[in-house]
Amino acid sequence: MYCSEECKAMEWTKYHDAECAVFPSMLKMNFGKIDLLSLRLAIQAVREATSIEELRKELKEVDSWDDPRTKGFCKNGIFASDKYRSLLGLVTNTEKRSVQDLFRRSLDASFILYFLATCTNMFGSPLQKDLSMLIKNVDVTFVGGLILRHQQMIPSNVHSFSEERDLGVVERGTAVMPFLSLINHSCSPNVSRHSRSKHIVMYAIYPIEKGEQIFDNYGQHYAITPRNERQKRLLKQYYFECNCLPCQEDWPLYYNLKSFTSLVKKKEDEIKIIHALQKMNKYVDIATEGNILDENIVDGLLKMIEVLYDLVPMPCEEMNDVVETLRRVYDLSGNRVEKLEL
Ligand SMILES: C[S@@+](CC[C@H](N)C(=O)[O-])C[C@H]1O[C@@H](n2cnc3c(N)ncnc32)[C@H](O)[C@@H]1O
Repeated sequence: MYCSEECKAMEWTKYHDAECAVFPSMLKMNFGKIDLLSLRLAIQAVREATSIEELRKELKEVDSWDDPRTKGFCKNGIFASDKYRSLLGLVTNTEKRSVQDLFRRSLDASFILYFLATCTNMFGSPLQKDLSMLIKNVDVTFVGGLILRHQQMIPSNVHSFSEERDLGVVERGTAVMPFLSLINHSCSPNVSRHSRSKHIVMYAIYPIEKGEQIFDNYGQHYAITPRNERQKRLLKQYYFECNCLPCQEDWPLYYNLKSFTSLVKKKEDEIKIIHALQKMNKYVDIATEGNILDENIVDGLLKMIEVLYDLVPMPCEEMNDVVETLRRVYDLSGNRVEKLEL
């Protein structure tokens, strides 16, 4: 479904003319979002490069790049989030995957490739449904390799788009945004991502010093999920053992977090914090009701974070409350669908 005729026409020439011929067979076989997106990216990649030959050269260049920090960057030194080349620099975790995982993805990629080669003009004209011929076609096997690469890159890198509906959150889709995919995870992140109509905004939620690493959160937050569970999930989807501070020190869940009143040693600091948090209850009420007309709310919450950050060791109950209220305000300032009054 498209939001407008203009959007439909644009997407048709970019990839949908080809994927539209393949999706019905894939959906019949219960292929999921990752597979559909893997195919779409392969079609876009070939079209962006103008030919399979050009794409082959680009892939070779990126894969033989010797500095992992700039893999996928353009030759002018820019990491262009809207260019397919940037995707080629993203991690696939291939070497950490099990044989079963790789076997299943290879099988899926082969089916997708078969439909693409035999039902579309991707390789000039629809090719014969003859596997012994298809396997000898180097262009076909090259595009199959790309689909397989996407199937491994997507689960470790893509982001979902969401929308506020009344007081809940509804997921609206998935997008590959290479720049955001460069950011590692922490169970206590220092930035927060929020969907807007055509992009995602990333806000700093704690003071970040020059040279300090930016950390996102991959859905496993220290205050919500116990350490063992977080580590298990991160290892399963992202193939790493999390070594962030909350994991090292096994920070407590939300209901066991200590208040600043028991964490701060000096009376004068306690007074400064009480003073800084004066409007907190008002801000929590505003964020809960979803009516964020108070234009000072963001600045007010950021100021509270600064004071707590300077005076209280983490983890701290009030810091968590302020950050979560700020995140809620940022969510509410984005895509929002209000319930229709009947
Ligand atoms: C979205 S990418 C992040 C950027 C990636 N590190 C890179 O170099 O392109 C996700 C992958 O980064 C690695 N990663 C992310 N956070 C990590 C962390 N805290 N410790 C170790 N590896 C991490 C894992 O391999 C994970 O699958």
